[in-house]
Amino acid sequence: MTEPILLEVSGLSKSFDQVKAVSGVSFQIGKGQVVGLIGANGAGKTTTMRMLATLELADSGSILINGINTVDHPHEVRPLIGWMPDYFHPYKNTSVREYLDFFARAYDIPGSRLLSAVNEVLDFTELGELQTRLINKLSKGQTQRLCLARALISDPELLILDEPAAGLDPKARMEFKNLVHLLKARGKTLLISSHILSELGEMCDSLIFMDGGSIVHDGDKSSLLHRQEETGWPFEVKIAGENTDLLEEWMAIHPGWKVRSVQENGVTATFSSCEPELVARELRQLSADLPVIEFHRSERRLEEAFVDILLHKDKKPASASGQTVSPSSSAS
Ligand SMILES: Nc1ncnc2c1ncn2[C@@H]1O[C@H](COP(=O)(O)OP(=O)(O)OP(=O)(O)O)[C@@H](O)[C@H]1O
Repeated sequence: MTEPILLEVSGLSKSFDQVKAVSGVSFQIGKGQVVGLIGANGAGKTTTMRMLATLELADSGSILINGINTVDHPHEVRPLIGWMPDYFHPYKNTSVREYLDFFARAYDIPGSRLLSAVNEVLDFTELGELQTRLINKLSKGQTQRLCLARALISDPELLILDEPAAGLDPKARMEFKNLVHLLKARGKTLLISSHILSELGEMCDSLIFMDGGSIVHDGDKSSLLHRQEETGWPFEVKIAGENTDLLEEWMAIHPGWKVRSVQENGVTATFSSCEPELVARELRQLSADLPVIEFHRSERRLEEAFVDILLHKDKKPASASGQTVSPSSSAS
């Protein structure tokens, strides 16, 4: 990581009675980075984020923001953090402006800056025209923008956004992505959670995958794709005619091939090696034996990468390129 570190999490754990919600989680985020936190329901994302936001105490481990320990100095770190929860309580009889004004005062923003602080976030989130509307009358997308405006009111360095795009329609998602790009351009650091991988893939510099309270992968998109290559490259192969039996039979007797799915006149298969020479040799052999009309490496989706990681995590400790953290090593 070339950027100075803004957030440093070491060996974070948290249990609720018998439930180990977060177990030995360690990661770092550099200043100005946008990082996605991905995991299925119950993976431990919200609990991790709530600890980062000083709303929950960890059983063990430490969190440093700008080098400041969040447990020892919560009052110093809180102004550095903007927190957007996944659940929002829409107060009754409160307008958009009143709501933001309330939070600005809660953050102790001085009277001389109060008006401009509220106006700036209204402007940034394009809620200016709705400033007199009651917040329980806002649409889902508008509510999410209000929640983001609230997180931005103290002009924090680190934004922790829990499922910010959940329930948004495609247009609102696009608007939200644009806001993330704008915040990054302003030098903000963002940690954004989601259980929808494709949503985060496009806007994040790196991705942290959680499963069962632990980190199973931490790295950029290319390290994720590199990791997939350990299990071979996926290909789509098509032959003339509609009979795919020949193709399946051919792959069954040629070592290294595994058919994943069968389509009309073709299959999607993986070949166990990524060595270009070996792949070229297989292609020559396949073309010599069958009427191949199409053969190309298919782009794997991030969702598939995630599933692959989960399938392989118990077989082999994650350790690619020093960026992948195994559950046990992350506890150190
Ligand atoms: N206050 C709590 N009391 C008891 N158990 C809790 C509490 N908060 C979280 N848990 C449990 O801890 C585990 C992790 O929950 P968490 O909300 O952190 O996951 P998540 O990844 O954010 O899930 P989701 O995507 O569904 O929001 C779950 O098993 C959950 O039931």
